[in-house]
Amino acid sequence: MKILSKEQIYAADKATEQAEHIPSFNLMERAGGYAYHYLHQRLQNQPVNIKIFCGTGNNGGDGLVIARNLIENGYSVVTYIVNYSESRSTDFLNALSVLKNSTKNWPQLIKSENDFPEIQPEDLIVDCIFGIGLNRPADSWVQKLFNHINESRAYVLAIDVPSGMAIDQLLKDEVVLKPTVVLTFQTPKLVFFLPQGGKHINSWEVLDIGLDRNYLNSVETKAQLIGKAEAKQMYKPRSKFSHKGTYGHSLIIAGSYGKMGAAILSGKAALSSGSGLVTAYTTRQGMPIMQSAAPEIMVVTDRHNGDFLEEIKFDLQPDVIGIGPGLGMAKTTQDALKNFLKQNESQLVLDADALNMLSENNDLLELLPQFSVLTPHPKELERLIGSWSDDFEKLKKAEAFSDKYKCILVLKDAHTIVVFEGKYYVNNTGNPGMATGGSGDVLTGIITGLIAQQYDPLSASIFGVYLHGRAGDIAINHTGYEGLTAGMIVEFLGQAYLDLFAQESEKK
Ligand SMILES: NC(=O)C1=CN([C@@H]2O[C@H](COP(=O)(O)OP(=O)(O)OC[C@H]3O[C@@H](n4cnc5c(N)ncnc54)[C@H](OP(=O)(O)O)[C@@H]3O)[C@@H](O)[C@H]2O)[C@@H](O)CC1
Ligand SMILES: Nc1ncnc2c1ncn2[C@@H]1O[C@H](COP(=O)(O)OP(=O)(O)O)[C@@H](O)[C@H]1O
Ligand SMILES: [K+]
Repeated sequence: MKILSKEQIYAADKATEQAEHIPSFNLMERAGGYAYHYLHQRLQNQPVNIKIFCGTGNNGGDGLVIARNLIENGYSVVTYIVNYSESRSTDFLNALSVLKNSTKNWPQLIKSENDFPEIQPEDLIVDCIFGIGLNRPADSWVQKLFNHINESRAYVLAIDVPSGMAIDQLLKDEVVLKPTVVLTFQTPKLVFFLPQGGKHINSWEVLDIGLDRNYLNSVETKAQLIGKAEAKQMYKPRSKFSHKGTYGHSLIIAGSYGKMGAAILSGKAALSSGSGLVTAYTTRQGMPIMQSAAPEIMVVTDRHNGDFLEEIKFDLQPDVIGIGPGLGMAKTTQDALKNFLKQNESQLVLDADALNMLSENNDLLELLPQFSVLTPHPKELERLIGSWSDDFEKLKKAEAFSDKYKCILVLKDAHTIVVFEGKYYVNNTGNPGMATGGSGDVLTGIITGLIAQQYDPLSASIFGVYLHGRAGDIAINHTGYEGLTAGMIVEFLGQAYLDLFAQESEKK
């Protein structure tokens, strides 16, 4: 699903008005009308007290349209206008005049803290104070209103965007009216998926307000949300007369004393993602551990007998190499990595200590083959690209890094974002149960295994991140968040594949 920027949303508005030859107020009527239907379908005329807080721009105008529809259909509604500015948008004024002409239930003005109404936990709040137009921190009395509503513990439906949250920047000391659900128009907003904005959002839904299809189909967006529909399109079906050679050979270079689990998890994940063959390259001490933990995985070791890899040399021609999990940061391993990168020609997936070693020896980055996949978690990313002032700057810096080294950056987080050639692929699977040791090692194995099967490195990254999260989502139905372990993500990978083609009704 495309994620439009603020400018693109305004442009889509204009394109719709032109294509349909309608004034902008019709679009507000439509958006507010659909939002009313959303509420009505769920409320079914239950006697709930609805308090609608409107700003003085178009988000406020939407609120007035919603209020009028609710009032006309017999709901108990109090409408407030939060007077954060003396100026009113034209369509806000249009909506106000239609409301005033159709009911005697007129809005009340809130100009300061003295005007705040009491809010009961049973009330239903509709937040239409600020939408995508917020471009600076709200006045402190308005922020106090946000907090006043937050403290009430009432159910809050935010229209388009939670008030207080800017969609294209992180505002200083941002105070947000925390929604129970965000009903967002036409396109999810990128900020919903970034840690600093996303932390305010429990749940969001897109409301199709019928913006111009031609515009939406043709517009190129920087960001895209990856769900089942997108993942399904990437899937490569297997052919009947295939054999293990068809699905490639993955080499996993991982593990050290006390960290053999990382090699096992990555190797098993590569296998379960479908790699035809998997070999692990690890320390000699690791040989019996690998062989007993995973008989399907072949093992090659270095010639030494140390706790850490001292040499990375092998007589194999893998299709792809996943390197890093559990390697440690020993000087000898760093030298081994450097020598390995100097002569390597295979496609690479780099994670964990391989990334940390690259951060400490920046010149090694020049040795990476084009389209290498790097999968840092936030700390590893910081070591690679330096710190950032907010999530938007993080994305910009990641983009510059990816351009400079022609690599695919997989920014692991609650919503992992794959960054490549100026585009952001935002993952929409996964859950907090996956915040457990080893789950990143599993992702490395999955992406490696997909490249072995001839997924191009970008598709392998996007599809791999999706499958990893989906396996975790299916697993928690059996384990709960706390009970989920990284090994279970591997065990449920097959289910994540099956789920791509499961009918909705078959879903557990
Ligand atoms: N295509 C769609 O999706 C459709 C969208 N629609 C709706 O329009 C909404 C966007 O409306 P909007 O542009 O009028 O902006 P909104 O958020 O109401 O803010 C109002 C104004 O407040 C101002 N302002 C900013 N920060 C401020 C601050 N801290 N303190 C005080 N003032 C501040 C700023 O004006 P400024 O003062 O900068 O000139 C801003 O313009 C959108 O979210 C959706 O609900 C539908 O109606 C139709 C289809
Ligand atoms: N709250 C969360 N929601 C969704 N996914 C998560 C969450 N926390 C962690 N993950 C995922 O789990 C993995 C953790 O990776 P990483 O930190 O490298 O783990 P490890 O180093 O233990 O293998 C990443 O793919 C990340 O996206
Ligand atoms: K809002």
